[in-house]
Amino acid sequence: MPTSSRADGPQPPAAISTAGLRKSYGDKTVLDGIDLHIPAGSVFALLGPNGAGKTTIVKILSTLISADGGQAQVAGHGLATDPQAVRAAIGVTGQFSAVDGLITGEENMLLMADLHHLPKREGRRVAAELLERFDLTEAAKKPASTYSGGMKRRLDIAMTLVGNPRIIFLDEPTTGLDPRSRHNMWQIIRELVTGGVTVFLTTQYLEEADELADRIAVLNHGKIAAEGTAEELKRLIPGGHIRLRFTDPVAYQTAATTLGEATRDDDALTLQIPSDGSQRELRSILDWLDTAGIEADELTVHTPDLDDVFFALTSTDTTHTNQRKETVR
Ligand SMILES: Nc1ncnc2c1ncn2[C@@H]1O[C@H](COP(=O)(O)OP(=O)(O)OP(=O)(O)O)[C@@H](O)[C@H]1O
Repeated sequence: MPTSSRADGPQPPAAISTAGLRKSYGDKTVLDGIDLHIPAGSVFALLGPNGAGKTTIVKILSTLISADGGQAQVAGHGLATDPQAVRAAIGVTGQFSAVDGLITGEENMLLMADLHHLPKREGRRVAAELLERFDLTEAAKKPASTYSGGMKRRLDIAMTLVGNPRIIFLDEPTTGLDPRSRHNMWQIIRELVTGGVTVFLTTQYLEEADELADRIAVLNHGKIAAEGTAEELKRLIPGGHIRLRFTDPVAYQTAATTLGEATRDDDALTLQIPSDGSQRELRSILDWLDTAGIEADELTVHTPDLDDVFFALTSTDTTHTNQRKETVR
C-alpha cells in the first residue's frame, strides 16, 4: 500500500524518527521493520487492531524496552546511544500509568516534582498550577483511587507535564472514558500541541485519530500498512457505495438477481452498489431502480471514512463498511 506523497522541499525536523525497527517475542514477530518520521509540534496517531504492536512501539520509543533491530531517534537523541537524554525529553501516559491510588492527587504531583529534582517551593508551585489547569484543585487532597477515570487520566497527564516534556506518548488516552471526558481530553491534547509539544498517540478510536492527528499510520502484521493524513488515507480505498435494505426476503431476492453486480448480505437483506456518492450518480441509480421496479425499505449513501480504511487495511473482511451514512429515503 503506498504511503502518502509529501510536498517537495525540506522536511521539518523530526521529533521522532525510526528506521527498520524490529521486535520479536520468542518466534512471534511483533514489529517487522517500522519506519517513521514524525515532525516536531505535530500529532501522530498510530492505529492498529488489538495486539498489533502499538504499545510495543511506545515502550521502545520511551526506552522501557529495547528493540531487536533498527534505529530510532527521539528528540534528536539516539535511543540506543543516549536513552537518558531521550527520557529527559519525553513524557508517557496511558496503559502503564504512573498514578499511585493510595496517595492524593497533590502528593502524586509532588512526588513527580521530587523525581525531577525541582526545589520544594518550585515543586509546590508547579503542582498547584497543573492541578488548577487540569481542573483537579478541588480533588487535590483526596486519594487518587477515589478519582473517576477522566480525573485519573487528567492527573496522569498533569504528572507527565511536571517534567516539561517536548514529546508526549499517549497510549490509548481515552479508552473507557465517557464522551464528555473524551472531548475534554481532546481539548487538553490540542492545547498541548498549541504549546509546541509533539504528541504520539495510540488509539482504538478512529474518530479520535481523525479529530486530532496531523498524520495517521495503520499498523498491521508488524508493518505500517499505510501512513498519511486522514484525507489521504480515505482516498486510498474505494469504499463509496449505496446500500439498499429490504425487509421482504422475496423483494430482496428479486433485487439481488436484477442487480447482479451488487454485493449481497443475505442475513441482513442488504445490497451494496459501488458509487462515488455524487448527486448525478445517485440520480441515475435511483432512476434505474425505479425502472427495474425495485423498492428498498431503506436507501443509504456511504462515503469512505477512517473505519473503512482501517477495515480495508487490517482485514480481508469488507462487510463492516456501514459507518457515517446519510439516509436519503
Ligand atoms: N512481554 C511480552 N512477552 C510476550 N509477548 C508479548 C509481550 N508484550 C507484548 N507481547 C505480544 O506482542 C503483541 C503486541 O502487543 P502490544 O501490546 O504491543 O499490542 P497493541 O497493539 O498495543 O494491542 P492493544 O490494542 O490490545 O493494546 C501481542 O501479540 C502481545 O501478546
